[in-house]
Amino acid sequence: MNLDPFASALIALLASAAMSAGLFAAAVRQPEELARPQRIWARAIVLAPAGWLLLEWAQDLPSLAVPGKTLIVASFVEYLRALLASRGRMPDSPWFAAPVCLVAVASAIMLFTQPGLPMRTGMLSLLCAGIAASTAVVALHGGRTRRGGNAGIVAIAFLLCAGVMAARGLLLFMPEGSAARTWIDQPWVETLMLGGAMLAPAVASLGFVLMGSERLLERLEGIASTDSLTGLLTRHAFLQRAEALLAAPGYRGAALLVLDLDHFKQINDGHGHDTGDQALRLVAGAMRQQLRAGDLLGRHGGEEFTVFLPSTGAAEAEVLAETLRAAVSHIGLLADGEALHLKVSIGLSVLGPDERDLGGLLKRADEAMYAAKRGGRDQVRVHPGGQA
Ligand SMILES: Nc1nc2c(ncn2[C@@H]2O[C@H](COP(=O)(O)OP(=O)(O)OP(=O)(O)O)[C@@H](O)[C@H]2O)c(=O)[nH]1
Repeated sequence: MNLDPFASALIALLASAAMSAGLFAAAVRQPEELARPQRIWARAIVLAPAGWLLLEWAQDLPSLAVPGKTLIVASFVEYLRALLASRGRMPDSPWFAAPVCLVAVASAIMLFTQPGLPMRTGMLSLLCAGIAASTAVVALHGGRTRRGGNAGIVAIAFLLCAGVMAARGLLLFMPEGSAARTWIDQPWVETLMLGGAMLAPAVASLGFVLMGSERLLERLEGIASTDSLTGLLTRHAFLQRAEALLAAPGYRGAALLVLDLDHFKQINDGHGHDTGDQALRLVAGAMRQQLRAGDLLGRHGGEEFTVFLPSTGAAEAEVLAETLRAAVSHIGLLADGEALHLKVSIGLSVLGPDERDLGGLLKRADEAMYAAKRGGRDQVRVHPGGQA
């Protein structure tokens, strides 16, 4: 079955226009960071079929080939820009206009100087293939996102597209009348090319939209797992990550600290809530500086913090707890001309290599922290059950 190229291009344009309108409408409700790449993509979707349609028309009106080719190359550039924008890169360099201007000027000149030269289309195909291949590379390697499956869909669609365009471009450079040239002029090859040209952007668009959902999900996960005041892990995220470390194959025991600031209410009552907030931020920063890569630091709630120390025994954890206590006591905070001295009570409990009960560990560290409070505050207490 061979498709009528004009009718196919028209159908592709109508379908793309509908998809583009949907993407534009959906972008209105997205945060700008997601909406911008989506708007650029929505533009790219319609440019190529509009170009195809003009190229079909150009068979009767040759000058239409100039805007037709320009729109096609612009579409590939826009796909690349959309992908770069979605990866948090700046897609605003004036260099992106270069291939579009080049094609516009070159095809206008060649329309008069070299009418009917197949290499014109060959050069356009090779240029588009290069841009499509770059887009595939950006999809695969430009990512900040942890998940990657949907970027793979986009990359495969663009790689296929680049392959078809490159093959077509190269074949058009073959001498007139050669077997390769006869082959490319066959209607079924044209049908395949048109089908591919319509299908690849549709598949890539699906991958692109799903990539947007991934980014949104990661953003929400980031918000949910980060305490907005201190930037530390929220209680839920802390416990989730600690559970994951306990279940990890290389687990070799762990220690947990519960830290509660001493007489914090006096800071709030005496100097205001803002000063209290500032103190919490300073404490978080001071503790973060003392911890090792791989340790978890969370805000358990209010003026209480938790530290999970993987592969750490009681002696090492106690030294670290002392370091944290000292770091908090050295924080310099001035409020209303008065130097405030922050103190913290710390409870410590440990798990052996065969123990994985996080709830029990937390409970024991909490009990040790209360023992530190009762013992006069500003000290570290180790839960006896944890010293075994
Ligand atoms: N500024 C500020 N204060 C907070 C925040 N969360 C909890 N607090 C305050 O922390 C204080 C905790 O007070 P208490 O539970 O009595 O504890 P404390 O004064 O530290 O006394 P001890 O723990 O017994 O040493 C309360 O005043 C809370 O309002 C916060 O996000 N910002």
